[in-house]
Amino acid sequence: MSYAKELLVAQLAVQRAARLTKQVFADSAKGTVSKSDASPVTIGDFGAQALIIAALKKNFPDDEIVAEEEAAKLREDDSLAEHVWNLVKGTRLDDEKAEKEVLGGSVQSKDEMLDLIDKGDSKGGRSGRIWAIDPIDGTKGFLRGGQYAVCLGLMVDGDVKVGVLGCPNLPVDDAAELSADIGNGEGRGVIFSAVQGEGATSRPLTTGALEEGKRIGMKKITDLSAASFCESVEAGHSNQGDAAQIAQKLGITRPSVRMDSQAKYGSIARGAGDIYLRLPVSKTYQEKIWDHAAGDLIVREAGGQVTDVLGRRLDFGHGRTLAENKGVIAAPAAVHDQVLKVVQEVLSV
Ligand SMILES: Nc1ncnc2c1ncn2[C@@H]1O[C@H](COP(=O)(O)OS(=O)(=O)O)[C@@H](OP(=O)(O)O)[C@H]1O
Ligand SMILES: [Mg+2]
Ligand SMILES: [Mg+2]
Ligand SMILES: [Mg+2]
Repeated sequence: MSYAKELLVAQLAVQRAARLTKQVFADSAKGTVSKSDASPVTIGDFGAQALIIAALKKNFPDDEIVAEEEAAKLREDDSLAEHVWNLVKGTRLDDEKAEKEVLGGSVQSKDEMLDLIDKGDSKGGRSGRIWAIDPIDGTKGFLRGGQYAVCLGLMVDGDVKVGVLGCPNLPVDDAAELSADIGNGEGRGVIFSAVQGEGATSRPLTTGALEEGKRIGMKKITDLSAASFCESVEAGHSNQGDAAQIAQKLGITRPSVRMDSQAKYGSIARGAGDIYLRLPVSKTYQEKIWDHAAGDLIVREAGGQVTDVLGRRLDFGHGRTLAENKGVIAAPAAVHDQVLKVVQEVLSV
């Protein structure tokens, strides 16, 4: 089955949503509010989610959607809602055909926008077509001017078929070295995409029509001592002490690159880095499907392997979380087993 239409809609929807998040970053007020788990959400997260869901509902009205955010905070605070609405109604692609004919044009009213945001409340599961949206992955990174990603994946019967990551602050150049260095000016902004069985690509993130994509692939490494690995910036999201020990046992000499969001998956998929380690910190935290769906497919289509620390494939069919997985190890297929073995020794699992 071809997913050409899904891919096109997803890429353009991500491109339009990233235009909104970049606008929020450029403005001084980010409208940051704290969620019940104390994590931040901004007007950028709400606005990007509204725009993506609007495009999905226009093209695929019967599909279900699992999205990170909900409109409750906006329904309680009309000035915050108004702020998001001003952004949503003012953000469109420069390419009129793509904006109107593919994405369906503007959202009609503030109330419609709030209802759209709340359409991301599917429970997920193992049957049917379900989109996973993270409107801003790495909100903390976004706020500090670091890496973040606008993430969209389509699962069919629990299997990821299409994945798109918009990374406004990564270099466009696939050959640029993996770096914690941040910036949002010239030469930045890339979209990674993959369709199951068709490989992975990167293309510049624009504000109009899609540019031509280039095939990407993981780096072919045989000697792990030369590898570079990346992990989360936040120590509360991944055990950095365990990662350092694992790197040492693998003979990796370069320090890890700490980078926010699924930009890590995109970076290793294009060979800028080799390994992404996300090691459990808490026994109870369940990873969310929107934090991994697109990245998992993009890395696997680029020649990588992605498992949890027990060597199991990430299972997106358990609902809104990866309830049956612990942590993530993403690496080139040829060395994944070797990395997994050392992870298991260090974690004693
Ligand atoms: N306790 C805990 N453990 C693991 N992961 C957690 C935890 N808390 C949050 N999150 C999720 O981490 C998402 C951010 O991704 P990263 O950890 O890769 O980036 S970062 O360096 O922490 O910014 C972040 O995504 P966003 O909320 O979209 O920013 C969270 O969903
Ligand atoms: Mg969040
Ligand atoms: Mg996230
Ligand atoms: Mg998010």
